[in-house]
Amino acid sequence: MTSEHLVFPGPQLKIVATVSAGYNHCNPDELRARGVKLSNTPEVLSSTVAEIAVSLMLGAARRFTENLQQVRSGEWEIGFDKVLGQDLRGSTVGFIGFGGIGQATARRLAGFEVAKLVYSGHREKPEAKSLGAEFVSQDELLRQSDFIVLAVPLTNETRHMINSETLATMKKNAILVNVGRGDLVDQEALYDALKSHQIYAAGLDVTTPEPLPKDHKLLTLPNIFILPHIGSATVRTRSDMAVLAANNVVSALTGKPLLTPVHL
Ligand SMILES: O=CC(=O)O
Repeated sequence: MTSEHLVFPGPQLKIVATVSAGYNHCNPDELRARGVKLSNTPEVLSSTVAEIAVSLMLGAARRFTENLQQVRSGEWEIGFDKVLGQDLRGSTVGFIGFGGIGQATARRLAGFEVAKLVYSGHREKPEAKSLGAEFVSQDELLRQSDFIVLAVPLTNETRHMINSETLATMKKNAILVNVGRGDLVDQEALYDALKSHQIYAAGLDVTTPEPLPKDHKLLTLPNIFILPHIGSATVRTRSDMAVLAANNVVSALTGKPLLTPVHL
């Protein structure tokens, strides 16, 4: 949903409690101007989204799209060198954004024998040390990483942060994973980079638009693995998110501090 679709009911509106971590769809500027509170549901979803981030890394690296297609069509390639993928083992994984979701993903990679974890962002994160993740510039991250995981909010600063220029900086075997928002990526540029094998593959849980039309050209590519924005979609996590959002509403209506406020 874009902000043009929002309808403001009137001065009785006290709070918008979005059942999501991201709040780019909530028109924060307008809420601030109207003195309406905003809450989101961070942290309760981090591990569940992290599971999807790891799934996308594996799905793209091990070429699930092509392999599933072979199973469905009954045309399996038989042979020693068929549909070869890439390992997480020994790789460098770079996180653009190392908040709750990035860190939860790094924790889940502990058993995969990853060689190096790096992250970029506005500042170093104290939690990174215990995860063995090194703070680097975004440019360095793009140049070094075999896997690049986007886990940042969508803002004016991050919109299209992955574009023809940043894609050109990546390694030829790079695998781009996006669990943030579709608009972090210039999809035209991504299409070109995947089509020409400038990078190896991509795994996306988020696209622009959503749903992605079934004839969208990204879906013609064998080296992309796309999920329909299911990052936090488990029974347990959606339930935790709903309860947290409801408690934020109760807090707002009873004059208590919000549990997870978005500072507007
Ligand atoms: O995309 C989902 C969220 O922001 O929680």
